[in-house]
Amino acid sequence: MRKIGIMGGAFDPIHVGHLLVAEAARDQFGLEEVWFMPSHLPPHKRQAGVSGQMRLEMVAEAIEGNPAFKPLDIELVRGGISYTIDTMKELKGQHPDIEFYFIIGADMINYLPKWEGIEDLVHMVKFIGLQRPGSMLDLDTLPQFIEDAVLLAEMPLVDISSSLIRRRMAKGQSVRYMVPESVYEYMIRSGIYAVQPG
Ligand SMILES: Nc1ncnc2c1ncn2[C@@H]1O[C@H](COP(=O)(O)OP(=O)(O)OP(=O)(O)O)[C@@H](O)[C@H]1O
Ligand SMILES: O=C(O)c1ccc[n+]([C@@H]2O[C@H](COP(=O)([O-])O)[C@@H](O)[C@H]2O)c1
Repeated sequence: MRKIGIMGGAFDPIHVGHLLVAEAARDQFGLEEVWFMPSHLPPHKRQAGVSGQMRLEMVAEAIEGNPAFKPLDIELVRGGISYTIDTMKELKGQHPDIEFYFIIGADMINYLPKWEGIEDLVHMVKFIGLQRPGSMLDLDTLPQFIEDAVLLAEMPLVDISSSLIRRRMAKGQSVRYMVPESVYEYMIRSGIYAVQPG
């Protein structure tokens, strides 16, 4: 069986935290590839302010040149609310030879009990969880059937989020090196997240 990681998120915009999370999971669990999958409408969050097409383009810019990282537009193509269970059913139908690992930060691990169809989802994927500043992981608080489906990976804590990038961009503060250079250039060129005049 091939082992593939899925890194799902709004990516509004993608930042170095996402890339470090994906690389830590790839390295520590011997994943052949990680597929970066922007959500269409996130189940538990505000809708992204930027179109799916632009979020996907920034993802493609960020992972360009790394043959182990690929963009995946399956949720943007499907539309609607991006429930992971629907996506995994589709992906497993398309790739019966692949074992999928869904990669998530601690904030999302703590939310797993509220995920759509979690009782079935735990039989379709393993989760790889990483610590994240501000939401420390406490696996003991999770129901046993979820805890059994979570593997832990380690990486240096990185206190960077997409909301931090958007806030800083809107105030004209530097976000250089918080995102890959190509994403930085994309944001400046397209004017997204910038202060809107008037
Ligand atoms: N700095 C980080 N450390 C660990 N995990 C992270 C980090 N940033 C994002 N993640 C994880 O990446 C996934 C996708 O995150 P998402 O695209 O929603 O970015 P975000 O930075 O959390 O966005 P926002 O600030 O808009 O809520 C989630 O599983 C999230 O937990
Ligand atoms: O399926 C669900 O119920 C569900 C609930 C919360 C989050 N997710 C997925 O988890 C990934 C990270 O979510 P977010 O909100 O941090 O962007 C993204 O791919 C979401 O679609 C999925």
